[in-house]
Amino acid sequence: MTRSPLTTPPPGAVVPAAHPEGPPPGTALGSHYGRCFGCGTDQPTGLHLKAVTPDGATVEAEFTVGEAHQGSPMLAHGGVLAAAMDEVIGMSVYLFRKPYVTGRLETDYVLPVPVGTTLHLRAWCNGITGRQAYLEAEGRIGAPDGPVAVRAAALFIEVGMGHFAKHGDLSAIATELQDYEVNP
Ligand SMILES: CCCCCCCCCCCCCCCC(=O)SCCNC(=O)CCNC(=O)[C@H](O)C(C)(C)COP(=O)(O)OP(=O)(O)OC[C@H]1O[C@@H](n2cnc3c(N)ncnc32)[C@H](O)[C@@H]1OP(=O)(O)O
Repeated sequence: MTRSPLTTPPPGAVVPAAHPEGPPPGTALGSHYGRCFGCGTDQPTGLHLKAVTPDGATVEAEFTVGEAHQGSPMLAHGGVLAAAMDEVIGMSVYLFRKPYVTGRLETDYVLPVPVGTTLHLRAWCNGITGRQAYLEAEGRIGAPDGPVAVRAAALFIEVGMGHFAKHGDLSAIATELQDYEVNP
């Protein structure tokens, strides 16, 4: 992965263990918000990512590139692929039970991805220090050990719940997310 210093964990960053109250290995993660472009089942042109955590600390997901996701004829749009990486990375840091948002997302596009392809995504954390989480993901064509088509590195920033209350609609998410204390 080609990455900048901004997404490289500094010395002293710690890779967290699975949260003791997090989902057990093998749990399907479902959607955090029905209208989410990445995972929402109520978002018709969304990515409809289906994710599972194999170990409580990383995420594996499948994304099938659809007709609505094209950039050039019958090939996936790069921004859509970046969105898939953002989503799976967001799901992985969410396992640590704190709200984070994407601060920076870097993407390497390695292979073209035709419509109809199922990308097998995997995301993991390379370290956390303070409010900064350093994460990585890859997308492989057709199988978990298929050829790598996309790689991403990201810096996520921990925010309080007030972030969502101030800038968005916390109550809409809170009705679906039972795990969070919703008072900002
Ligand atoms: C209610 C439900 C909740 C839970 C829900 C669960 C969801 C579970 C599934 C998730 C799946 C979704 C996955 C998609 C996730 C998105 O797509 S999130 C949406 C896209 N991102 C955004 O909208 C973020 C917009 N940006 C911001 O709000 C603000 O810039 C931020 C990121 C909160 C930072 O602002 P701030 O809190 O004022 O912090 P600030 O002091 O500026 O920065 C803190 C530190 O981070 C560094 N930093 C901040 N931004 C950057 C940057 N871009 N580059 C480099 N360094 C940076 C600063 O330099 C600073 O470093 P230090 O000085 O401490 O060393």
